[in-house]
Amino acid sequence: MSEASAFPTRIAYAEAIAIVERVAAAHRVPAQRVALARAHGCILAGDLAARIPQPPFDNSAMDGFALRHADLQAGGEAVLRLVGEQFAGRAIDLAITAGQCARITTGASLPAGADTVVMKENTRLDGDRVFVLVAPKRGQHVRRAGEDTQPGESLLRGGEALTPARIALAASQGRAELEVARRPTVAVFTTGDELVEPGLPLAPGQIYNSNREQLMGLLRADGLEPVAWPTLPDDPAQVESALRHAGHAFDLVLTCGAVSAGEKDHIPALLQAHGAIHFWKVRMKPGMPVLLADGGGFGDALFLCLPGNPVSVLATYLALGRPLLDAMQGRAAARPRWRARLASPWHKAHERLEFLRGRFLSRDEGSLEVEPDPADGSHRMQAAADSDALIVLAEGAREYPAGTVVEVLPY
Ligand SMILES: Nc1nc2c(c(=O)[nH]1)N[C@H]1C(S)=C(S)[C@@H](COP(=O)(O)OP(=O)(O)OC[C@H]3O[C@@H](n4cnc5c(N)ncnc54)[C@H](O)[C@@H]3O)O[C@H]1N2
Ligand code: MOO
Repeated sequence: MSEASAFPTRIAYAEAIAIVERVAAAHRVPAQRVALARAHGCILAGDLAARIPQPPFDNSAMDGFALRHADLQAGGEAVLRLVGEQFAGRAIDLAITAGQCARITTGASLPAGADTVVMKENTRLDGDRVFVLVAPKRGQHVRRAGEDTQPGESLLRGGEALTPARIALAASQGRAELEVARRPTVAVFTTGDELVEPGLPLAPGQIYNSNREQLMGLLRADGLEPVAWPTLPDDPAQVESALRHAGHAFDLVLTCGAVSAGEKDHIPALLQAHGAIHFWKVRMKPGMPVLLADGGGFGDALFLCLPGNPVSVLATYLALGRPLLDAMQGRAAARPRWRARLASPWHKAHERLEFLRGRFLSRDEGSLEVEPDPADGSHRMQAAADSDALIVLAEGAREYPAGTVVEVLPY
């Protein structure tokens, strides 16, 4: 395929991200109502406000006795009469008056008249007399109605990812379902005549398919349920047929391999002929030959075609695939940008943006460092496996002294 193409090529990473966001906006998945149990990790479609106060009623934070603080002598022991019990569950019509107290458990509604709770360990019980040994402060161990949230207050914002804590917050409001972006459906293809599945014998010239499990794992870790297709041979007719099939059935088709300049790299030509390429080749290392296209004649799916080298797959998925899937789901709040200091100096042999592999070192004094792995080839899977982050080394700069603050993409 000629280099004088009708699509952007050899673009900067920032430009690729801008295109990814624009293209994803045209491929937003619809919203749907799902049960809370299915909402974990999903992107909330709209804002959510509180319907009830939280806590819904004044209640105890401790197992002990509900009392009137005015009955306690400053510093001294107090003796109160036990007049009833209020357990968590059904609020009974319990009230206490001067000199009285009621047994209470954590989460139980505070009896009328009581304003303070003394924990059980700070009391001694003798018949119906409760000796308060350590006086609580006024209002201590009482959780006031509405102190966490009031009806009408904002709970969650559309575009936020639903973490377990956010799902729990929605549950605490009695929400059984949430409106979330439907999870994009993703087809995963590996390509290449040299590939053999793990478990089968290896003939000369063959290698095991490691990208499929890597990609499936990355996607699953992001909450998707990808479908893996059998590996495609380097045969244009078979590649075309499979891509057309998947392009009509999925939201996103992720391929790896066959996207560079080789005689068997059929994917760019197929997508140029049948689809619409948004970009091919980004000035990044590894992963330069990555391609993004609309399916066109291959269906409504987006096609993100990653280079075949295993470390390129890791880098292009984290740097472009994940932002694409985030944007397709309308994720508004950007993922946090993490930074660390280089534990060792690094010399970059080229000008391109590099996603180098590195291992985190959490220092006692509170700083986070990252140790670059010198095995920087895009086939060096051992380095990727030994590492836990991609170190983002910007385009241009080449010398990075130890201690330089760099952005990192943990994986
Ligand atoms: N003349 C040029 N050659 C290459 C260029 C270039 O610009 N001009 N780019 C190089 C870069 S950078 C990369 S990255 C690779 C990308 O090549 P492809 O995307 O076409 O991928 P393949 O050639 O199919 O495979 C590359 C490499 O990865 C191995 N591979 C492929 N699939 C798997 C898999 N599922 N599991 C494990 N390993 C896999 C494959 O055997 C090759 O070794 O192109 C450079 N060449
Ligand atoms: O851009 Mo390639 O992924 O370095 O080998």
